[in-house]
Amino acid sequence: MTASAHSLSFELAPGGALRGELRVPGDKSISHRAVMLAALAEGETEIEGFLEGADSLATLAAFRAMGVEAEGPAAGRLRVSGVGLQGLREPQQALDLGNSGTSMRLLSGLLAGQRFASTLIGDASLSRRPMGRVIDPLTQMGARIEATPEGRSPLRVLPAEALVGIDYALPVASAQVKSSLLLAGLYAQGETCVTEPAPTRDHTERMLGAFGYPVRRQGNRVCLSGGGRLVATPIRIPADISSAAFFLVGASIAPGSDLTLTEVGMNPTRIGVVNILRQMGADIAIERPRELGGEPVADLRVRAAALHGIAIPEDQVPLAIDEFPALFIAAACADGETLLSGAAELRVKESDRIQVMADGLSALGVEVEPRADGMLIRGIGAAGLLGGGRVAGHGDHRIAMAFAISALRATAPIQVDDCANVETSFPRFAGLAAGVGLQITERRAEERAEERG
Ligand SMILES: O=C(O)C1=C[C@@H](OP(=O)(O)O)[C@@H](O)[C@H](O)C1
Ligand SMILES: C=C(OP(=O)(O)O)C(=O)O
Repeated sequence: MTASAHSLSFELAPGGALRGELRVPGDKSISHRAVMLAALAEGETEIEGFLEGADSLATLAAFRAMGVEAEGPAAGRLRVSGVGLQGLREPQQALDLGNSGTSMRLLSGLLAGQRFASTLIGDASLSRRPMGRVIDPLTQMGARIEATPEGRSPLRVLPAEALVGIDYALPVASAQVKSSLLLAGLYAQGETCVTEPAPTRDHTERMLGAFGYPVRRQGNRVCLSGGGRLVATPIRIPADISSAAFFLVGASIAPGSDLTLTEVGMNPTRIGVVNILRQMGADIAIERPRELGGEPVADLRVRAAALHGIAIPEDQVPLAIDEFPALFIAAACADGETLLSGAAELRVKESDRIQVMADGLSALGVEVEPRADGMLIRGIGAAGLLGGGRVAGHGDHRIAMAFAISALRATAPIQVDDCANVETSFPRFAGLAAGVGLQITERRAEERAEERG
């Protein structure tokens, strides 16, 4: 990241309420998969509701670099001309996947089956994240992938003699690893099966089905056979529940709030945040449940409520894995203690989300005990208020947005630094949030310096 990218801060005035209606941008996980499968399909795929965030745009750029033509995106519309499973071309340069773990892990599997070599690189955060979790099982399938001695990127994916299907039990509940193996499985001889220790997001399986590729599921085991074909199909992408999560929490903790989030993806493998907030006493009504492009969606009406602490059920952890920064803010504003365990994965996301949330919450006066696999948070209670001050965003989009909404219950202004990566999953966050009542201003370091001088 450049020095100026580090300099974006959010400045938040304390208090306020969230009111009105909002459609947050398209689902990031589904946007990645839509580009990948559309590129490998035969025919033209029209995508609507595509997330124009840096992560999904990095995936799109990678396919363009491999000869895939695409028109857009404009206003969430993207038209991809599929090249078929064997039609990708060798990229002339390393594929730069920026901040996006999903792009790197899913592409590793997909590229393992190609007849050409490719190199995958990312930013400083992505270069710290573990890739052994995909390299090990892909190697068992016959893939040839070189990484650093620590199993990190840059990755060099070399053409394999042949891939063969494996029957793999995931050691961690990870949709990225599952998806990586299924994408390699498209190119493998025989059957590739993945068994997950707990359900994780199933967008890859659903979308393969939509593109006409047979996928078999039995309980927590999912299998496909190589050698089939994908046929272009229109894709409509719901609003991202992971982006909606900040508003679900914000409206719950800010007295006087009444906010409706429209067309939110409600895939059962993604709704841990709604389940957990409701268990804490949140008032979330699920309105107009319906289907959009093979995924369940609904409008979520959320009104302020007195939250209470809970022991978060461990089976909800994979279903809310990206929502814990927001959920920690809910816990901080709740009555009593909230305990999260079984969530060690949070330490290897874009930042160590346990430690950086613990540091930021402490700075706002909340008592927390970070643990190896979670955190204990002593909430300030329905009548309590958070302090103000300066919090580090650590270049992690979800940390920055979580602390932005915390200001709704603060006594003094909050400044969140290093927020530029909010762009990866939620372009125009500040403007949309301001439109429903968050008192947020974006500032670059240069602007602050000018104001002071
Ligand atoms: O498959 C996906 O789209 C994702 C899976 C999750 O990662 P893990 O598979 O590492 O849990 C999640 O944290 C990430 O934001 C998106
Ligand atoms: C963990 C995340 O994404 P990724 O793994 O794709 O970087 C996220 O969006 O919270």
